[in-house]
Amino acid sequence: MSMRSFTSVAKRLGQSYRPFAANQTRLLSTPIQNDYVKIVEVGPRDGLQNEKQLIPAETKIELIERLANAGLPVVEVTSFVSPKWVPQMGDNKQVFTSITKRPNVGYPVLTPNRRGLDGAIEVGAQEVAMFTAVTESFNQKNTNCSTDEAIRRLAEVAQHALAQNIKVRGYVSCVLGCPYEGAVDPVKVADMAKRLYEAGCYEISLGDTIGVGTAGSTARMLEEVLKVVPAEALAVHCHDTYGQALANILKALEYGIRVVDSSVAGLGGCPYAPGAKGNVATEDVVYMLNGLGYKTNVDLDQLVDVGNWISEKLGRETNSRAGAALTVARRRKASLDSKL
Ligand SMILES: CC(C)(COP(=O)([O-])OP(=O)([O-])OC[C@H]1O[C@@H](n2cnc3c(N)ncnc32)[C@H](O)[C@@H]1OP(=O)([O-])[O-])[C@@H](O)C(=O)NCCC(=O)NCCSC(=O)C[C@@](C)(O)CC(=O)[O-]
Repeated sequence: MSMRSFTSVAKRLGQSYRPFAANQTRLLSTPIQNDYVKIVEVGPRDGLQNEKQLIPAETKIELIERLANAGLPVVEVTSFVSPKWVPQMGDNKQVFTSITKRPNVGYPVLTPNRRGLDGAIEVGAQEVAMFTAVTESFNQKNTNCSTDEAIRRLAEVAQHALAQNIKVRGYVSCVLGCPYEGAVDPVKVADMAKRLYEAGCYEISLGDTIGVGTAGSTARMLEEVLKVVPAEALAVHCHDTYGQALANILKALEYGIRVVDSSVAGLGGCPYAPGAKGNVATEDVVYMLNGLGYKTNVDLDQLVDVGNWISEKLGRETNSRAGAALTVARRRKASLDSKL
């Protein structure tokens, strides 16, 4: 799609397309210029896709509804990928069609190819997310194709989706390291992000798939990406394998990025990224953003309940530090109150 036709499609969808000005200053002098941060909750998809035991569709449906009720503006519902590759997402149609959808909440679904897009259209999805990695090996493992083929598919899916007024989000995986190839050149990340932007993605989520990034490498990567894609069109998607996710998100905020992907209770991992831990916990992100004075419209108390609820369903402790600490603090307060 040409840049002109992309611009007109973006306008039709009510999305803003602003050409990047090379002399624009990206590093903000004060941390809060725009004080709203949009959180994209990816727990039901990225969080659950790696679970070995099949989770009942009813649990997924309740999880999505609870997250929306807690104020999350976007909840990624499921993926329309091959059930042979990711069996956990095999109930995608049932889950998507059963959730009660709130009017101001976005419910994107992941689609790797035309077949996935057709499935998403069939159930009435209004937003799809496409994905590709910076590295050749990860694309081969994740989608069984070369990077060139992944981009070709992606452009085809984007074109068809946009033609039907379906919003398109893009993921770039392995932006700070690849499980098969190691260190990743920020220039290559920028090139991939630009390709997704040009393909019509209104937002590009930069995925530290294996959670190896630091604030330093995040800054170096963003310096390159921001030369070709505006901050308004970027999101960060941090896994917390090395405990660096919050620091990396803080760095992204400094660079003007105001969209953060996270997963309730820190659920997650990627089936094609061995050793990768879950996404940064949504509770931890909201706790940090509250402390910085950003607005998210998320009710942290309610979110902590959701994190505890899904952790119990999965038979494990929450991976959210803030969630665990707030739960202990609540119990302590309840016990003190009962003695009064
Ligand atoms: C991409 C494919 C489908 C290619 O898979 P393939 O085997 O190369 O494709 P194929 O076209 O030869 O199809 C094989 C079979 O799958 C079927 N098929 C084909 N497409 C679909 C579809 N959309 N939905 C349902 N079924 C499908 C197709 O019909 C066929 O069925 P068969 O004839 O054998 O019975 C496969 O590799 C796949 O599904 N991979 C899964 C990728 C995935 O879900 N990875 C995890 C998500 S990415 C991620 O987590 C990273 C992210 C986004 O979170 C960001 C980050 O952290 O970095």
